[in-house]
Amino acid sequence: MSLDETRLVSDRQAALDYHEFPRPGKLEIRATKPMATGRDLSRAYSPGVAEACLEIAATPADARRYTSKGNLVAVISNGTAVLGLGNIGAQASKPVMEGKAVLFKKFAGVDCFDIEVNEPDPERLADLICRLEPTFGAINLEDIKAPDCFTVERICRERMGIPVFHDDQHGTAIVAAAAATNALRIAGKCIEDIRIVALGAGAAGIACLRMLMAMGAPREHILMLDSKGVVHAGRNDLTPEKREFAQDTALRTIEEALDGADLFLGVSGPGLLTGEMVARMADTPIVFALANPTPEIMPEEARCAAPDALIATGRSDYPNQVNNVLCFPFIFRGALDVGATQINEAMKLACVEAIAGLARVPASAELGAAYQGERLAFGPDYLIPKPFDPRLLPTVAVAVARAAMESGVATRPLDLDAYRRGLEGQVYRSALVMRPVFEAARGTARRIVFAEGEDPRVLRAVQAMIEETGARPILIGRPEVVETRIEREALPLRPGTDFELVNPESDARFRDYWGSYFDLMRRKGVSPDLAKATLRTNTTAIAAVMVHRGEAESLICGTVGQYLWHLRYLREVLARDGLHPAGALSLVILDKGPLFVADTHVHTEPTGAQLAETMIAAARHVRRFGLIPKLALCSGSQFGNLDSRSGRVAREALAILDEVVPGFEYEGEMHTDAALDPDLRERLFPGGRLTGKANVLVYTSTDAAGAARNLLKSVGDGLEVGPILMGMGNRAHIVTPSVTVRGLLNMAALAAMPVSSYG
Ligand SMILES: NC(=O)C1=CN([C@@H]2O[C@H](COP(=O)(O)OP(=O)(O)OC[C@H]3O[C@@H](n4cnc5c(N)ncnc54)[C@H](OP(=O)(O)O)[C@@H]3O)[C@@H](O)[C@H]2O)C=CC1
Ligand SMILES: CC(=O)C(=O)O
Ligand SMILES: [Mg+2]
Repeated sequence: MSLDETRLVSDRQAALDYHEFPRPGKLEIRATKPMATGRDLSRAYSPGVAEACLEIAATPADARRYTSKGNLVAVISNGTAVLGLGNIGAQASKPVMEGKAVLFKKFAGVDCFDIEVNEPDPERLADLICRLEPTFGAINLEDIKAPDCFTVERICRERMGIPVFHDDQHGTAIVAAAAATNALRIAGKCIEDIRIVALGAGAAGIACLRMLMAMGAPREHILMLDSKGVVHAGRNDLTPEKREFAQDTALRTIEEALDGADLFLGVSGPGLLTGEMVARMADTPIVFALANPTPEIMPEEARCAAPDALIATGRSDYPNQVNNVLCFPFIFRGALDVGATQINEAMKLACVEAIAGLARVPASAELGAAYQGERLAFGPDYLIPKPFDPRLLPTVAVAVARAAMESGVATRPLDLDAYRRGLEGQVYRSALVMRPVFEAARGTARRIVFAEGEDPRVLRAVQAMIEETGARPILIGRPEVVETRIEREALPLRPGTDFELVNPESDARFRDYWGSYFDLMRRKGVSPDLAKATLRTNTTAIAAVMVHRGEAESLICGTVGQYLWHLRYLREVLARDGLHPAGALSLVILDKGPLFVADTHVHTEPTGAQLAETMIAAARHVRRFGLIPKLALCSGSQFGNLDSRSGRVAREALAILDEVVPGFEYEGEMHTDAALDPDLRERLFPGGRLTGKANVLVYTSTDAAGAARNLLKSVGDGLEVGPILMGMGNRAHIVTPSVTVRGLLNMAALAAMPVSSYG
């Protein structure tokens, strides 16, 4: 067996194993309500369930209120045109329908039942689907062959009061139209002028061409082919949909049709296009070979025939995946959320514009991380966003919701700004919690210096920071390295315009910087030579000196190296005029909400006074997130039961706070479970002054706080914002080497907050 054959066999087996193990299929159903007690049982089922039934019987629209209907879509197929595999039957289509259901859920939080029906007759199939309306909020028809799909969709749309959307028609048409819009821009051609050849006159082919016409393509510039060749006026075997595109032409074959064509649209079957055919097309031909799983032509062959071709396929293993997955999760999300009664032309066109537009703006931080090593800059290999682009959900769903509202099909109009924020909160878990911080940071124009300016994560974060805050970045790094990495990451950043660059090897200000450092450190054993050496080799020291000299308002360092190493230089330069490190606070965002942990890094084994200071600082910081601080002092000792170091310092801190009366809730010392479980705490220590669950856990050593933070991140799947360095007047923050681009962006937003709101 050749290497390629071996790889094929192993890929095939891997795909089968994926479906079979650890349990068959790709889906399960989960309950969303507790079912642990007899009381739960009597509410979920008889007798309590009757109350919900009666409400719905009286007001049918309340089905959305008391059942999952409002977020439930049926993915329905009869298996007559499954991918490009043909009529393989309903049962064999189930993996595709389960797959669609998974994508609905993962990309847009939409719940789905996949329904495979043994019903080849379109009218009977439509009748069956219409009778499912009580169960679902919307219907996604899938892989039903043409022309039956047109009949099924028409009947369902006429009879049902919920959106019915045949994805192979409209989802494909939307995504292909978005990609065509961008490809034409790059090729410098206008849709009104180009010649289009479509191979495939089925569900996808007809809908794609109708969409291109809605965007301005003249019908007489389009040639359509089916399995019998060119669809021309002399044929008497045409369905009404094909007849719509029949031309009065002498051309009969695909070769003849492609002579001088600008756009090939393949939605037919595998391997039907050859390199010779592509070579007959116009300059900069657009070749969309969208048949799944094997396209009409493999990209390598098309590229070989026309090196400047703009090529797309339906597959994820090549650039430009033109696949309806870029559309269906998001168009249904928007339609369901505004209670749309249908998905109309305005909603589809809004979707085209939203998807096409996303490819033309710089990729987000998360996307860069998800597709590392790929160039995500608008161009021949990036005509269309990637399916994992987190911007798709908020951008497309909001565009669809707006179009539904404006075109009068929304029964539950929304505040679209709030809607967008909610969706952003779903994709960027930190977005909701961080919103008050980003809002305070906007327009402050604070200058933030990044000590490790050559790190690609920093470059991506800086790009996002320019877009999302008013802050002005300064990078410390060698210009040639920074520029090469900007180019490699395909970022539109321009040194000098978008950010200031400080070259640690030769900056005109070097003399001033080491001089400042020497002045600060001369009585702490630092000689001029040592000051020069430090400022030549240590970018954290340079950043700190810049903040000290007023050339920047805040700094961020720590993407490499140890926390305490960085802290040493920040202390030396910036801990003056009453500022000193008061602890490090980590915010960990969990599914159940945010939880803060302190002190994770600064005081290895704090005294009682240091702990009390950390707690006061932590409470102040928590308020900046719009939250009410509730602090628990956590220890192995519980309400005075151990004479350990930890118990003693916790009690000392408590006594200090009692004297200060700091104006927030605190209690201690206690085990972590008592901090988080008010009932347990009440049993152990009735009448304590902490109410409810603590949201700030303060530990008596960085060992314990660090362990709690790491467990929340790794086992609790928490997303960290921080560590936030407290006590330094928001003049410096030290991240940790595991920081992500989003993590750096969050820290940049914190650093950009004005000192007034920083408190
Ligand atoms: N990338 C994407 O997002 C999507 C891709 N697709 C792909 O598009 C293809 C078609 O899907 P769909 O429209 O749903 O299926 P249909 O069954 O509705 O249509 C198939 C069309 O292809 C034509 N065809 C079949 N064989 C040939 C051939 N040898 N030469 C010329 N035309 C041929 C058929 O011709 P005839 O009318 O004479 O039978 C028919 O018009 C599939 O491969 C599917 O995977 C579909 C949806 C989305
Ligand atoms: C992607 C899709 O829906 C198809 O190929 O049928
Ligand atoms: Mg399909």
